[in-house]
Amino acid sequence: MTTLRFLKGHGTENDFVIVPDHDGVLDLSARQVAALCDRRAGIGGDGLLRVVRSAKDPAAAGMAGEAEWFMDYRNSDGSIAEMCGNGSRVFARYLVESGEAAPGTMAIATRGGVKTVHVPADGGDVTVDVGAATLPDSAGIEVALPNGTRRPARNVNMGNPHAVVFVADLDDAGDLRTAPPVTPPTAYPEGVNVEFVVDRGPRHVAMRVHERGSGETRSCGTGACAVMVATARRDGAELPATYTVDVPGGRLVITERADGGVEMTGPALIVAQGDVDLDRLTLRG
Ligand SMILES: N[C@@H](CCC[C@H](N)C(=O)O)C(=O)O
Repeated sequence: MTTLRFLKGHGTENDFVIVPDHDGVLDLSARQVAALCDRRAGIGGDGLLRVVRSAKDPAAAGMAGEAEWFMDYRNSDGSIAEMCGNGSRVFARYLVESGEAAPGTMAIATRGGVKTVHVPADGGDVTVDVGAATLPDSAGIEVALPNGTRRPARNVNMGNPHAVVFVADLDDAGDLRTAPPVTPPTAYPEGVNVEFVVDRGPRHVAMRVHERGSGETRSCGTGACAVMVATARRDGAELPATYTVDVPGGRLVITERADGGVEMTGPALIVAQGDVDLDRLTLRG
């Protein structure tokens, strides 16, 4: 029997299997990650967060700086992504609740660079500084809707790629169990997260998302940041600007500072822990 200790956490219902591997001894394959994230035959999650000391993981070598911990993030299909906004908030909550870090402000290494996360001592909402967005050329990028129309998409990179589409109604996105068709296919050679957005009021929007490597999720932190930035540009908002972004799993508050940095605040919870027998997982593919 190969036992693996895990925890389960979520941020606005974007849920994660958390695997403490402080000394970097685990080598989880993509199939094992997918099996752990399987909602029927595994634990279930939109992604997996392996918690490892930066000094113990070659992926963090040379980039972690002062960050003691590296967030090794995997999508639920086992693929690697550069960054996970909600995941970084849940990761920091885990560090505090497990006693590995003091409450307050800490640096966390990710494949998308070192991020600053603030975990208040009172257990309240967690804030991550995701960094500045970049806005690659959006010319000609479109997303096909199930009603046969095509909508222009705003290309926003938050360390990972996003296509933000404004729609009249969130139901216009249809069934997001499969990825919405994005054209031209050359726009996102590494795949893309697609967000559908509607207005809810002044500086207030709501979104649905299809995440690369995970399908439709109830929240995507970097996606919400991309939505905030795209909406602020559409509105001609002066910086700093703060928007409320509603997701199916809750609410995030996002500020783009005058220096371009994007901060996201919302709940982050650890809800369960246990052991899983790796030998009993169903490996597919
Ligand atoms: N849910 C995450 C994003 C996870 C990565 C994404 N699926 C990708 O492949 O880029 C978030 O909260 O940002």
